[in-house]
Amino acid sequence: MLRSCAARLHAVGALRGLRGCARPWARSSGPAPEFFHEDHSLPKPSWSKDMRLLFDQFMKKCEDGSWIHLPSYNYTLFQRSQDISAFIHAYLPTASKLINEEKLLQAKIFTRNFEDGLGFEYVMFYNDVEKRVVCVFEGGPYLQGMPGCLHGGAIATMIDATVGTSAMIAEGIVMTANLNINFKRPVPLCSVVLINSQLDKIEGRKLFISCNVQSVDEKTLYTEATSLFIKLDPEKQV
Ligand SMILES: CCCCC/C=C\C/C=C\C/C=C\C/C=C\CCCC(=O)SCCNC(=O)CCNC(=O)[C@H](O)C(C)(C)COP(=O)(O)OP(=O)(O)OC[C@H]1O[C@@H](n2cnc3c(N)ncnc32)[C@H](O)[C@@H]1OP(=O)(O)O
Repeated sequence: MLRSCAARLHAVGALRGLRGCARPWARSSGPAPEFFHEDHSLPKPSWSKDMRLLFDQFMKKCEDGSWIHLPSYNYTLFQRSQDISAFIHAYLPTASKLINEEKLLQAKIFTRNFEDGLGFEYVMFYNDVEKRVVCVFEGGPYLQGMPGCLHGGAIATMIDATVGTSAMIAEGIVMTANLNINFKRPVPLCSVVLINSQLDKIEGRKLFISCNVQSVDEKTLYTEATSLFIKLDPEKQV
């Protein structure tokens, strides 16, 4: 119970800009800014019936604590520009030399910046015992690739976000080192799919997470992927 509680706090902390967790780079405290308050993982009028149905089914599974609903915010990660700089200098010192700090103030999570129903609509759930993150995802009309199909880059983005969430819940500050994707069937535009990720093993700073994308009835396997995440080491100059 304690473990799952800690994992939950960790997950929610990571997804809310690590509020409530140790933030060695952060110099500010105080109330969260306004954009933290809208949780984009909650039902919207633009959601399809399938999306809403799956959301309700997973919320039911959350009632006994086996699954946890992960909130999702369209935020800049930090409350003040000094925090952004401190984070990047601490974890990504090489990149920091090339980053325009003023532009950073406009930074947003790109999957949360389309109008409702047009881009990425998704909600994630976490099972601590099974080390699984499931994402219910509906790719809107602005994510078209081949006519009538979801763009492969949009699928890759959501796979990365799902396995990335799993990695962050497990180890905190991580980056994708490798993402290997097999596109097996085209995903129909505006259909709802399930992205199932599984934390397979952790070896030192390396996290191996596998993933598949399936239709809601689980009859079609659209995509399979494996990933490698590396826990960032502030001692290293990446
Ligand atoms: C992202 C977290 C930030 C926290 C923020 C908190 C909240 C965020 C909120 C919301 C976000 C929600 C969800 C997440 C959404 C999306 C996730 C997106 C994540 C990304 O989209 S992120 C962008 C793309 N990503 C990069 O831009 C990485 C560029 N890259 C590097 O920055 C370095 O490459 C790094 C740091 C990865 C490693 O560098 P390093 O110096 O620390 O480690 P090193 O190289 O020593 O490797 C250690 C051991 O891993 C092995 N190894 C390394 N790479 C390998 C590979 N490719 N294949 C096989 N093995 C590999 C080595 O062989 C060695 O193995 P061994 O120890 O056995 O020798």
